[in-house]
Amino acid sequence: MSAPQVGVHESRTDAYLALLVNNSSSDNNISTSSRTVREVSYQDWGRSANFTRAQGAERLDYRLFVSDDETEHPTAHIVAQIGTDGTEGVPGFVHGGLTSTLADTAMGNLAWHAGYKAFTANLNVDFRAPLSPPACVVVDAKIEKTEGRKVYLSADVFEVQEMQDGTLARSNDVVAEATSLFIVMDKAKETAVTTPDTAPQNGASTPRVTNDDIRDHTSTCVASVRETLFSPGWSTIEKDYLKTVWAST
Ligand SMILES: CCCCCCCC(=O)SCCNC(=O)CCNC(=O)[C@H](O)C(C)(C)COP(=O)(O)OP(=O)(O)OC[C@H]1O[C@@H](n2cnc3c(N)ncnc32)[C@H](O)[C@@H]1OP(=O)(O)O
Repeated sequence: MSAPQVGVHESRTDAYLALLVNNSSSDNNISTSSRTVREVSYQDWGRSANFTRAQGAERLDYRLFVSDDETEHPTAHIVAQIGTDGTEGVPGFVHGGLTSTLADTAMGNLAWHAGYKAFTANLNVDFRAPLSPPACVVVDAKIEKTEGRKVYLSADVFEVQEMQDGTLARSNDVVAEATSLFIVMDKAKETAVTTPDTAPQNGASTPRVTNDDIRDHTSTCVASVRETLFSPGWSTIEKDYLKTVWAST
């Protein structure tokens, strides 16, 4: 498969997004004749204190897309920026748990957006190639099959690389391959589970994060990112990517 090429006149973010469908539009929805994906804001999850969003953009930042097609098996896609701040496991290499988390996040969000209120029961990850921070990756997730309350999913993680001519391309070599089993919440037990949809307004034993908190946190992240944009260690790709992403917030 030849790597998709994107024009140098496009912003880096558009270029990353173009990798998803090899075509980009001016808004955050991307369409081709065969596929449409739309961006999912993490604020869609309301008061969820999302673990992956609490890292700080210098560590992990990503944008999530799900297909809007009325197909039986929709897809989800993550375009992620992995920074240099505390992302390593083996020195010099991205911790496998972070890669696994991205795969789990893509598959979990896909399950929920496909209508399955499900939890990860089992997650398998084959790490195929080491990843060095800072890195940019794309994650493609899909639903393989469903059986009753069981939802089987898979996700592939690829690195995004800058070519010599400045264009971006998805590496042909997969960084990690994940499969998972999600179990839809048992109706009988569902009321006992606090989810973003069902979280009680009052009486929760643990204080919940509000949308205002999230907005404040986002502002802090934006400020923090702006401060670090020109610090050593960031390649042009990451700087441009973050500048573009956060300029729109
Ligand atoms: C919204 C965005 C999401 C982002 C991604 C984040 C996803 C997550 O991190 S979720 C958090 C991590 N996961 C968890 O905390 C889940 C913890 N585990 C649990 O709560 C429970 O074990 C749970 C809900 C998965 C299943 O429990 P329960 O509803 O009682 O299912 P149970 O009745 O035992 O089993 C149902 C079926 O699934 C099977 N099953 C359950 N667990 C597993 C497993 N780990 N492996 C294989 N099969 C399993 C059972 O064998 C059973 O099969 P069958 O019907 O054929 O007999």
